[in-house]
Amino acid sequence: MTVLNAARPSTGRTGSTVAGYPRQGANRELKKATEGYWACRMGAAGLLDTCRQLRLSRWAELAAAGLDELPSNDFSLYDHVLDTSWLLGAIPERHRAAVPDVSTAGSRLDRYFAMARGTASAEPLEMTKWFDTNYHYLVPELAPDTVFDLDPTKPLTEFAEALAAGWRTRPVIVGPISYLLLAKPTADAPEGFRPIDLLDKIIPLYGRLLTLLAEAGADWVQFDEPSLVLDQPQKILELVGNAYRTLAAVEDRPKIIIASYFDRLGEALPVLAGLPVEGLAVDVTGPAAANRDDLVRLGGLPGKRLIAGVVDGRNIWAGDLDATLSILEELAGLADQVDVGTSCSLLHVPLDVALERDLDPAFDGWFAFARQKITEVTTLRRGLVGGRPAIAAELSRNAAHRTARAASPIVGVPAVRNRVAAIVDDDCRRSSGYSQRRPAQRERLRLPELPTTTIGSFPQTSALRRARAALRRREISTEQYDEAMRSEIAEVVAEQERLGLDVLVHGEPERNDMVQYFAEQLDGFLSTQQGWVQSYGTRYVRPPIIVGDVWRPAPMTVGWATYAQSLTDRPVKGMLTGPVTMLAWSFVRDDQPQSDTAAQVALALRDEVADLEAAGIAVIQVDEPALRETLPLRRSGRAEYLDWAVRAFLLTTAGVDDRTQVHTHMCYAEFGDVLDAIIAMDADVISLEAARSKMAIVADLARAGYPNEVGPGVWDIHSPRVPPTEEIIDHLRAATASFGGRIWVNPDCGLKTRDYPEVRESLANLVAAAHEVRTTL
Ligand SMILES: Nc1nc2c(c(=O)[nH]1)N[C@@H](CNc1ccc(C(=O)N[C@@H](CCC(=O)N[C@@H](CCC(=O)N[C@@H](CCC(=O)O)C(=O)O)C(=O)O)C(=O)O)cc1)CN2
Ligand code: MET
Ligand SMILES: [Zn+2]
Repeated sequence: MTVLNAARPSTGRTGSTVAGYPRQGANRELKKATEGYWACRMGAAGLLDTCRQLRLSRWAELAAAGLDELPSNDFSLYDHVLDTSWLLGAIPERHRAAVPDVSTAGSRLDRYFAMARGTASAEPLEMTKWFDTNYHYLVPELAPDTVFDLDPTKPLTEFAEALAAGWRTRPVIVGPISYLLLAKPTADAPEGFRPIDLLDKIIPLYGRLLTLLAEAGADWVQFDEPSLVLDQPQKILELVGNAYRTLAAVEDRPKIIIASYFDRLGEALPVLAGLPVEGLAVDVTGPAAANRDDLVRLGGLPGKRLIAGVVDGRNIWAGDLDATLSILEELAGLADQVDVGTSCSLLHVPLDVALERDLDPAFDGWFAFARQKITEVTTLRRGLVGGRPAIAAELSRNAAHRTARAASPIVGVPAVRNRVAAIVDDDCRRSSGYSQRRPAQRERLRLPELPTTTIGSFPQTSALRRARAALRRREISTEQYDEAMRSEIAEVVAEQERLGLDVLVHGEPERNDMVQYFAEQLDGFLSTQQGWVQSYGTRYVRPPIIVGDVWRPAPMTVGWATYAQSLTDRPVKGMLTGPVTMLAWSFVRDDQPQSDTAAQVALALRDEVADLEAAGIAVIQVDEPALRETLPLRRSGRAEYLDWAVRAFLLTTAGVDDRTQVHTHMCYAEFGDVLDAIIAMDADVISLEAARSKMAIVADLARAGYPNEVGPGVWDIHSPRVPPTEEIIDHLRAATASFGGRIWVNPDCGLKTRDYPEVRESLANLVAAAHEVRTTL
């Protein structure tokens, strides 16, 4: 029986859909096939066939779950922005030259992967974070003379594939405005050129694509324009209007829906609402919740379709179905057709909570991974059409689970709460200023000028991963595993002594991941076995879940650090992941402010810092690579975020003695927005990504008056290329020109993804370069 909601009847049609779905398959088939292809264990036909099977099974799954409309072209072999560059023919000359003949499917794959990963002769495209997520996209490189040339094969093939199997999908394409705003000028582009200047050149290609998709049978096309949630100048909003009015004028085209996500549209919303396109997909969760009121204030989207992004695609918490239904009821009257959807692609969450075999039944109903979110979407659609009675069972189950979660003893641990409440400002301040700490540390550490060091990890060899897998399967004992790790640490220490590095590391062999490793040892965090989320290309992470109050039952790193220190007279750096990064790369609880969660994590880490110090570790690094990435997208939210983020870092580190040297590390460029925060963090030494931007950050820091020491990365570890000694010397000369003797010599980031031969050679060059520049300081 269908019961219509009498209070707020939906005025039109109501459907359900999703903005995008995880690509990798339940067993990471995509990763295995792609890496198999790279290693020549699989041919092109095999890889392409695996991809086709994955796509077909995704659609089958989504259709079986009851979605009314399925997306296509949300699948990618590597990255959807790279796919868009390919679509538009924006392929740099060096990658064309690296793979000149693309007459076969295999050679087309090779050119595509050349762009993603580089070749011996051609650097890859730069990789950078996709908005404030932990997903990386490949940055398009554009110049005024870039020649675009449409290759619609991928979206057309995928559309046809699905249609043949019985599904008329909605192709999802990165929109023209966001594509250009996400791009960067080529190295030799003239000063002042901006990729967005090329808008008029690419719009005809998008227009042609619309025609082709219509001919193929597409009813709807989705253009993703997430860049419109950033603070955009009026000029860009005008370009949005021009671009989409042109596309809307294409004859015999599919209907267009423009999607945005991750934050509120603000001033872009009325612009989009006024366009002659047929629909908008709008995120109404998290920081984008304000879009709800904005839509109401605007008077809705009369005559249009609205995909209401009510199911959060960024987090793994089972939603509050009742509250979400109320939101949908409020939105239902605002457009001609209101569909229930996800806030963004489900790419950012793991596939299926049911794959977690060891999950404690106490967590039943707490989580929704991608598959469970699809069920939320279809349930909510039934609720919207049929009213609450139509989903009464689901509503009551959901409410019971939420009550159980709120009452769980792990979400409120009195000792943790009391300790957070007792934090005072002095806990977040070193006892002396840097000018007093510096001589105390120099006296203790007796390092040469321009000391050399690395960022922490050494190559994660397959032997290390195999040992961990064997331990998990209980094929080896904990003692055997620990022994394997100790022998790796001994090798890594010996290697660094041979190379002549000054401050050593233990190499992090025992860590499956720099966040998951700590999460597994901290109470309040839950780790997953199968919760893989794509980070870039074939690399995945398993973000832990912060389920409750966080505390540290026992020291986490002290044993490994002191073992490494026992092997050498040189200082060994203790190595921790900082509180902001622990949050950024986890799924964070949604029932208290992030600042409270950060303080709990910081206190746990503060104890670890104290234990390392007490064990004689004189240098302690607290990594915060994600500090920049989780900066709110809109400027209005930034001050508050930076305030708690810096405070959490200080709470972690500020308890140490003057003679203990605190390092931090950040590896994603664009530090411009966080310079003041970096200064406020007051680490004795900060190592940063700098090689790709040719040390520009060092001058920026000097201009900002950064008073402490800096280790600008002189070797870009994202590529297998060995940096020549001369090049490192040039980098160091540039750095010392603005920072004198307060420079450290180190790579850009950890070496875990690199191989030993290139690591040895590169570090030897790095040490040689430091020696050379020391003599002329
Ligand atoms: N959380 C997080 N986010 C981050 C970074 C980061 O380091 N951590 N760095 C940046 C992104 N960089 C990244 C760099 C490398 C990998 C990466 O190498 N991921 C590995 C998995 C790492 C891992 O969890 N390893 C585990 C499990 C490995 C595994 O797959 N084991 C096999 C068996 C192992 C074998 O036989 O080889 C299995 O379970 O089936 C371990 O070492 O124990 C992969 O995709 O392959 C990910 C992100 C930004 N975001
Ligand atoms: N200490 C870590 C490492 O060396 C820092 C990585 S930042 C992504 O791998
Ligand atoms: Zn790093």
